[in-house]
Amino acid sequence: MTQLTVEKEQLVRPALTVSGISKTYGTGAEARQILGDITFEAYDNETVSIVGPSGAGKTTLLRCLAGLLEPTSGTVHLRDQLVTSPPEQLAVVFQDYSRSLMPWLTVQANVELPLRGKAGLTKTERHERARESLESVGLGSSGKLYPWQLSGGMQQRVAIARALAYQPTVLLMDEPFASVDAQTRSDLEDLTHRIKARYNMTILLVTHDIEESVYLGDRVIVMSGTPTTVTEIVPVDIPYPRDQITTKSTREFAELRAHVLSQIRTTTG
Ligand SMILES: Nc1ncnc2c1ncn2[C@@H]1O[C@H](COP(=O)(O)OP(=O)(O)OP(=O)(O)O)[C@@H](O)[C@H]1O
Repeated sequence: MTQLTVEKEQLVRPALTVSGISKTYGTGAEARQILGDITFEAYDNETVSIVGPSGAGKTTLLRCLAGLLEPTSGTVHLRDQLVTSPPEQLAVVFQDYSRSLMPWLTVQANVELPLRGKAGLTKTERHERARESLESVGLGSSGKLYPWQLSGGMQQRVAIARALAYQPTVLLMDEPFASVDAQTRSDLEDLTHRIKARYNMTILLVTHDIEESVYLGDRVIVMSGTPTTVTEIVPVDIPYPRDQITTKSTREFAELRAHVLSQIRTTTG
């Protein structure tokens, strides 16, 4: 192998490498294996959607990836780093924005809060990062408000801004738009496209919504079975920029959506 090939391989090292993850809850007679043998990679500037039936273990998988839960076997690497606790270069956005924001802190202070744990950032830099990420989610003028003064969709934008301020290599999103109305959901999906383009990061998105998985994904991982394994990894070769009306009206989009749905149905009987 030439030196050049070695260097190229090092350059394209995945942002996230998941190797043979399994997870069993409980022990002895109470033991229940939820995740089978999950292996995949997620690359730079890629959105990977994860879909599967309810209870398949999508949140369990995300918690293992985030270093919040220890897998029973297998490993997760963020670049070269073995994940054993929440890594610095990873941020998570959960579904329940109302519980993730501190009601007694302003929007700006909520976004700045996790940055206090980040070494080497001055107070001014923290402030500037928070301001910039609020700006990028369209809340540049809402920094002085409190979360309870905002709509649900705006609160979820604050939660997204807080994750962005961290400038993560990998952003994990667990059903992030499940608690907002349909119009807000579309707006937040388009925001996700924009922030991915702007911050050049890897996004892993767990969703129940098959249409959303295709619209946002560069690849869709379909999980199912008991214990759950990866049934198929579906490439989404739909060009950018994607648009709620035009993209979703294409035959390509309809075919991909139908394919993902059929994969979930086939494997759940
Ligand atoms: N801490 C735990 N201890 C024991 N069992 C658990 C624990 N957390 C989750 N489970 C079980 O693991 C299974 C998978 O749960 P998980 O929340 O990961 O699935 P999911 O695919 O995210 O579900 P949903 O789509 O409904 O949100 C469920 O049967 C759940 O009851």
